[in-house]
Amino acid sequence: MTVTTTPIQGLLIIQPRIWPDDRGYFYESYKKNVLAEAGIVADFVQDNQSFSEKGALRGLHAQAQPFAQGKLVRVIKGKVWDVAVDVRKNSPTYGQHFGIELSGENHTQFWIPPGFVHGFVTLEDDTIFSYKCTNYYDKSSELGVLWNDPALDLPWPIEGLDIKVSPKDQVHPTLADFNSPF
Ligand SMILES: Cc1cn([C@H]2C[C@H](O)[C@@H](COP(=O)(O)OP(=O)(O)O[C@H]3O[C@H](C)C(=O)[C@H](O)[C@H]3O)O2)c(=O)[nH]c1=O
Repeated sequence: MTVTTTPIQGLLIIQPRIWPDDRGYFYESYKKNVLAEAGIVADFVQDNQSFSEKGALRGLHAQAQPFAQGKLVRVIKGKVWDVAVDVRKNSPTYGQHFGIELSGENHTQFWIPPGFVHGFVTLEDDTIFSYKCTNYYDKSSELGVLWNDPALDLPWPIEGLDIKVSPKDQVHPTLADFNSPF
């Protein structure tokens, strides 16, 4: 399992070692000590899983303190373009994003600490998105930024996709109107 940095401090990419053989493959999908060596010293308390058809777009979400969540995300089956936007008020990369393709084929994982809004668009049908959270879900703490905020201009790979966005995700504030608690 290797952990690499991104241009945005705190966001990390985790690449597990795959052990293929004539039966299929095996890999260690989570290892606390390896992540701790990379600075991910987190106590994960909740695992989530979502199933999405091609075109489903979820985000951009976060939870306010004291329920802010770090998320270790991966795709078990299918493919997404995953994105995190820095909303840490004093960060030199405030408002900047990092996006990455996660798939059942590449087994890549993405660590998103508290202080980011997170989302993804689904690029294949029957996609299973699975992630570990460092805090519990708290509906009253939910925050969001508009996925297609013109000022953010996120490079969503959605050409030719029939986008499906929940009613909740259609009415989040733009980043300019977002009052970040981070
Ligand atoms: C997140 C969550 C949701 N729910 C219930 C509440 C809703 O009735 C239902 C669907 O929730 P939502 O539409 O918020 O699901 P997503 O759009 O996939 O939201 C997630 O997607 C983006 C990409 C994220 O990063 C967050 O983890 C999370 O906000 O599941 C729960 O019971 N527990 C939970 O932890």
